[in-house]
Amino acid sequence: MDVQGLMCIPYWLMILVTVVLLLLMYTLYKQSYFRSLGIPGPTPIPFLGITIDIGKKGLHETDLNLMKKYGRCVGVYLGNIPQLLITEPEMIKQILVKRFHDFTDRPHTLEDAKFMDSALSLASGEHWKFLRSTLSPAFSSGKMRNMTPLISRCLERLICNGKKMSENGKSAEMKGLFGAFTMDVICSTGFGMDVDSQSNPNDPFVVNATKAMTANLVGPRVLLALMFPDFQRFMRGLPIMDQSSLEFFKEATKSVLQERRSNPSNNYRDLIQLMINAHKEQDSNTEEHADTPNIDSYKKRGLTDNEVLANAIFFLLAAFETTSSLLTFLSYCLAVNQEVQDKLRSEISKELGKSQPVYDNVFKLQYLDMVVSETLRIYPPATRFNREALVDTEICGVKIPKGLDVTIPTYSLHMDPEFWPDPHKFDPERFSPENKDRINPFTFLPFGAGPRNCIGQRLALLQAKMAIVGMVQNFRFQTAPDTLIPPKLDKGLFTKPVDGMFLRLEAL
Ligand code: HEM
Repeated sequence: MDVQGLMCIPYWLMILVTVVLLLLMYTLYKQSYFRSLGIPGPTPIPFLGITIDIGKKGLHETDLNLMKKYGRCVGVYLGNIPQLLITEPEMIKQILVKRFHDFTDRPHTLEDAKFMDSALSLASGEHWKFLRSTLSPAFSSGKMRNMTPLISRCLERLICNGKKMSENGKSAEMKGLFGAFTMDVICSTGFGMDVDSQSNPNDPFVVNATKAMTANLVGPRVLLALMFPDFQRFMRGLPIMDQSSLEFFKEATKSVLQERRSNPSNNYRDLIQLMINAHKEQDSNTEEHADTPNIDSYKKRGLTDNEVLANAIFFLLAAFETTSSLLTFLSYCLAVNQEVQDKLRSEISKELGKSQPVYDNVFKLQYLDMVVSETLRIYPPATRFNREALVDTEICGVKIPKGLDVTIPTYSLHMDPEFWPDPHKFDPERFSPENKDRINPFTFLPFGAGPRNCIGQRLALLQAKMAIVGMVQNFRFQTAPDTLIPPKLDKGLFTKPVDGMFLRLEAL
């Protein structure tokens, strides 16, 4: 092209410049969101927002720095997606509990395979209400009590494994040890499967769960979705979760379903049986129910095959990473705080002696509860969780437009020195009966809060408490030359140690 006869600009260059300008306008428009609302936050990098910081420092440190610099209500961009980070307890209470009807759903920041939309955590509106009310009875205290013998069997193997590891005097890797235990518990309490991943570190359940939880989260597919959130629906064909592991779990769940249907007389007490019982044959393959807008039509039906599958898989993945991390950090905190470990051992031997931990006794151990709570405060397994504003609204004077992703950065909340003096210090006394009443419940949220909190909380605590009691009865956790103090945390959404956690187990 001849511009005023002065120079010749090739068409391809003109097109390139136009595309770059349009893209720049797109990102500048997207990233002007909080400026117009008057909400403080860091100047975003075009297209990337705070993702470079997260890549360099990790989510924990990035969130903490943001809170320190901008306060308890910060506007950030994950790529081009605006997120409001809130660590103000009164605002959190309004969002999670008081004004729940305006914040019922989770934002679909990353749209994955359509099949997973039926998982409780990702479902929206009436569909979520239907799933939550159908699945909640499976997690009642009565059902958990019934699951105790299944957990006890896995605990026996954990102790056996620990004994083998203690024999050579070398350090043992705790994430692997507790990861395998957690997987055995999920397989038996969830699917009635007797998987012995503790004896087989390459067990396909553990390998695939690890793969599914770490897959592609820093890959180009995720980056593209964060940069162009308006075009996500066109990217659904490109999955985020590792497809081979998803297929593995689908097939495993399907074969359990088939077996249960062909052998209906067996009296199973696991989660999948409870889901099957909530399943009505006539609806089993009608996926369009998922879009039915009316709660009354949900009342008339049970769970579809798709819903049973998606939720079984999600429970397995949600439970694996979180519960094994809690146990890993519990063992670490006990190893570096021997006086706490001694006090816990005294409580256990006074209340239980050498008898097996079960549902009715572990929940009575007061000091154990304090130790578990303090571990969850310093190392919350889920670094963040979020909600979506369903209407234009205002909370504590902050304007929140419809569609905004409202994120609670749990780690930053738990590290706020105003609520938790000397926040890095491991001090279970913060949760003693005298001190507990002084804690604002919206400053301690390892399992979230309100009607959409963690449905598996009771199962996670039962399993973690039984495991730690069994381990403390049989071993002393000790640091070793290769124990990293403090541990280096993974940069992602789950709080876990990078490259494992090495401790010495001394058999008692
Ligand atoms: C220490 C272990 C665990 C921790 C720290 C944890 C943490 C969380 C958190 C923070 C949330 C979000 C809550 C909210 O938005 O208010 C959540 C949701 C959820 N968790 Fe857990 N979790 C754990 C174990 C489990 C287990 C064992 C299961 C299932 C067997 C499970 C299943 C779920 C599900 C299905 C949701 C979504 C609930 C909904 O949207 O209605 N979690 N969890």
